[in-house]
Amino acid sequence: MKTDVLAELAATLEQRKNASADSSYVASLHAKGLNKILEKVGEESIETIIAAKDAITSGDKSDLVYETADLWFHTLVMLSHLDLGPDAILDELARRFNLSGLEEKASRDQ
Ligand SMILES: N=c1c2ncn([C@@H]3O[C@H](COP(=O)(O)OP(=O)(O)OP(=O)(O)O)[C@@H](O)[C@H]3O)c2ncn1[C@@H]1O[C@H](COP(=O)(O)O)[C@@H](O)[C@H]1O
Repeated sequence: MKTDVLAELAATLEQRKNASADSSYVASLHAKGLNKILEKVGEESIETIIAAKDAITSGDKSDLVYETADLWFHTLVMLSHLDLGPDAILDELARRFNLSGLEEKASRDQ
């Protein structure tokens, strides 16, 4: 699992909070504010849904990968704008996974 990419991208996104909006797409999103970032998350969500449906009919999943990357990227910008990073989400997923792991173990042990 390439979580180091997430960590490095998150570090770059933090740096962009103080960058010039003229030279950085991420800085330009921060400058436009949370509503613009949420608008992008919404747009990318819809594009991801369309790509998933198209993947079924065409059998080609490349657009789905591309649009999901756009969606993940914009959610990372949203989290960064609110002073959160991917670790918060990974910790929550790990917590849920560990909980379900414990439940599975308990049902096996019964
Ligand atoms: N991973 C990404 C990334 N994914 C998508 N995008 C941008 O997200 C935008 C999404 O596509 P759209 O067609 O919706 O965007 P648009 O028409 O330019 O935007 P709007 O005017 O509609 O808001 C494109 O401009 C993409 O270039 C990204 N821009 C930056 N990154 C990463 O963020 C880092 C910092 O980027 P900068 O802030 O540009 O230096 C880079 O090093 C990259 O690693």
